[in-house]
Amino acid sequence: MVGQVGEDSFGADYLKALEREGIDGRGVRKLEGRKTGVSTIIVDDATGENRILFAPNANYAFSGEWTAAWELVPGEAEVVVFQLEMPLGVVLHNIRKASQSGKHVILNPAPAEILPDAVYKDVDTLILNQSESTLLAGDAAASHSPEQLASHFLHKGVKDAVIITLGGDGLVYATSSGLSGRVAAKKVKVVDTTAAGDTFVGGYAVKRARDTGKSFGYLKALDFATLAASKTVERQGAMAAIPRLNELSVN
Ligand SMILES: Nc1ncnc2c1ncn2[C@@H]1O[C@H](COP(=O)(O)OP(=O)(O)OP(=O)(O)O)[C@@H](O)[C@H]1O
Repeated sequence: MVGQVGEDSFGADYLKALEREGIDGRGVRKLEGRKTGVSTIIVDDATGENRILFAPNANYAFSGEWTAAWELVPGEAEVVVFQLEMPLGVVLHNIRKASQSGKHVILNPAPAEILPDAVYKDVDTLILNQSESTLLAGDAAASHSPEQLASHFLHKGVKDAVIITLGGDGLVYATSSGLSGRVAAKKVKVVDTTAAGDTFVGGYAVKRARDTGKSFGYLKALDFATLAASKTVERQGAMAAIPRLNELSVN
């Protein structure tokens, strides 16, 4: 885990939570005089759908110099997941570095913002939800189905796979090797969809990192990530709702 927290109790609690979960938090810096990023999450009682009001605070506190100089990606990582909760320049710089050093780059462009076309050729797997896919595709999105949008990002240069998640409708995917299709969501009792997308990305990244060479299969990885996300929507909360590996019966 790489990022920045402030000196407040949110930051201290966050670092403790990482430790408790056995997550390596050495890449998380504590910034003097800053506040930790916080989100207010509103969940609809009837549908479990959420809206998030997000204040990045310390995660956005990079000076111009750091943008170019701070290498975020640990050498031993094989699969690296990027989101957009840091300034775009920092993320793009580190995506390029990670790609150049042969790591499998997964980009989950959330919260969404317009990206330069040049980034896609450094991304192995692009995972995004429907609204992110329409925002990033811009004019191309107007007449495109999710399937066509997935191909659109492959044409832009994504190296391995594009996965567009569709909430309760599951996902569509397309790969550079010519595979494509849909995977249905699990039918579960939805309590709170917060962190469904993050759990999906985490599940897919776990499969990408663990199943190397011929043991990796797209459908196996998509099924695993879908199962993981379904556990999260059955529970309230964000971090607290994410399942552990031993709760997921496929492996
Ligand atoms: N209502 C639901 N029922 C079952 N599974 C769901 C539901 N909503 C989401 N999921 C699962 O989670 C995956 C990701 O969901 P979604 O497309 O909503 O991502 P997201 O918008 O990034 O999520 P969030 O922002 O809420 O974390 C879906 O592909 C699906 O497998």
